[in-house]
Amino acid sequence: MMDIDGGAGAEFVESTQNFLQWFQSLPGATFQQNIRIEDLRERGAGRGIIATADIEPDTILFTIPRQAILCTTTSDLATKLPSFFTQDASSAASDDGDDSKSQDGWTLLILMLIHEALQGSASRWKPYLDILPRRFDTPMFWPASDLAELQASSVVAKIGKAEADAMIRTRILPIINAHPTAFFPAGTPPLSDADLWALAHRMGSTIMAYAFDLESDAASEKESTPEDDWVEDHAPPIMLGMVPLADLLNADATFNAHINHTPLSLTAVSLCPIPAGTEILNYYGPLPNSELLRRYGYVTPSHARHDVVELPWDLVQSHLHRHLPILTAAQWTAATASVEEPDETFVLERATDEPDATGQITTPATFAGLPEELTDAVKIFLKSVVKAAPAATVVLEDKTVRKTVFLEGVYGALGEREGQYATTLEEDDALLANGARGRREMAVWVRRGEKKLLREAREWVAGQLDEARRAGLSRGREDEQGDEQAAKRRRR
Ligand SMILES: C[S@@+](CC[C@H](N)C(=O)[O-])C[C@H]1O[C@@H](n2cnc3c(N)ncnc32)[C@H](O)[C@@H]1O
Repeated sequence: MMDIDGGAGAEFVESTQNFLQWFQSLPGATFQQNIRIEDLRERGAGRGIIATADIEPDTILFTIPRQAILCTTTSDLATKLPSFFTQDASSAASDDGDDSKSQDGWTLLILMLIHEALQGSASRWKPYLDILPRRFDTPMFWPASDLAELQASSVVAKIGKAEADAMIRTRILPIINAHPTAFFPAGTPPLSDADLWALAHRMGSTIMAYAFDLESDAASEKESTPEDDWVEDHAPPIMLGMVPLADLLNADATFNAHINHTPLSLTAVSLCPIPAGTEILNYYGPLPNSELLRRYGYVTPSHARHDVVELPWDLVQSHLHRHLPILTAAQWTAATASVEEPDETFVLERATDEPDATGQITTPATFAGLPEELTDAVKIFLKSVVKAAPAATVVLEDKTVRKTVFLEGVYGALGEREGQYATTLEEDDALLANGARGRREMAVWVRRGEKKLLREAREWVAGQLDEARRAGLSRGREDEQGDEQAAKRRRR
């Protein structure tokens, strides 16, 4: 849900027009005649770009000269404070809030954006900065009462507010305060720490939702094609930059345009026929709704195919225990003590195809198996069970029994994990059907998607359990028949 602070209609239209005029005046910029920047605030999507007439595939929709990109090679701040920019800026465009004092691609871009914002009309990106959001609706800015709607989703632990605060405290404010003349134009009073803090948070969120990873010149010599892996906006970092206009494209799990990186420019190209009136959509990657919400502040039903859910190891372990009653308490303690990383979690996801060269996915996403890491962890754990309680060998030496214990443990753990959410899948469906709106609606999509995946995983495990039990029974019958035949032979 986008909260673009563009003011009332006229103000919004004016800033859009100023931006487009500015963009089109840049040497090398192009803007195809059959596209338009549209006000999509009514459906919470801010600005977007739509086709005003039918567009053929492979049409260049717009061209952004590299000089228009705000990044380390174009920012005046890099000239003013070169020592910060000669560090390996490509080393980590991470949002992990590392508490060290060194800069990375992420913090440098925050500093560059703050610097440009403070220059006011002297910034050559002013018309661009004017259309960037002033407020964000990502969970980073939600009060506890809204966060509670995410219930047991693991995304709550990933919001990273404390890490962002630490990053601003150690790597943003000290730089600005130590170099006021580089940041504040002559005659303007420095901002208070509180105002800088808010600005830094805003710019951090802007980068999260708007910045692009820019391929190096060498990598971009080869024009990327849709058949190559899709360039995700947060794929392994090379250089982070703000790319005017390219970042006005909204996105979805299926899409119709792609940004190509070439040495002199970035171009938006249509991937398929785009009928008049259709929104032009980019791709942010195969992200679950929880990540879309965390990074971009929105969710879409079509991203639900990429939903993930985390299953903690301790839950699996406690359910395995129920199926191993043969162990004494001391033996169980010994078995669990020898397993490393009890805090580990396993990520469940569906098997799904990548979008094709036209940005479409035509096959369904299905749950097709448990993560290999989980299977391996259970194998190792059952070995340590046998070591701690040699009597368990009698039970666990049988491969089918081992598999059954594993599946029963996981089945139980999946059920308990689903029970950790305060509402049921059915209640969430009813909330969506009855028109939940805003943050609540987005949170319900996230938690509902996770429950749905847990159910699918449980069904898959139940199917595997049936198979394993049938295999066990038929093996049992074979063994019985073998015993009978042996007895007959002995009687003869
Ligand atoms: C790169 S910007 C796209 C342009 C943005 N709409 C604007 O007005 O500046 C990314 C932001 O656009 C919004 N957005 C992108 N795709 C969307 C979609 N399919 N539905 C709703 N909002 C979307 C989200 O708020 C996201 O954080």
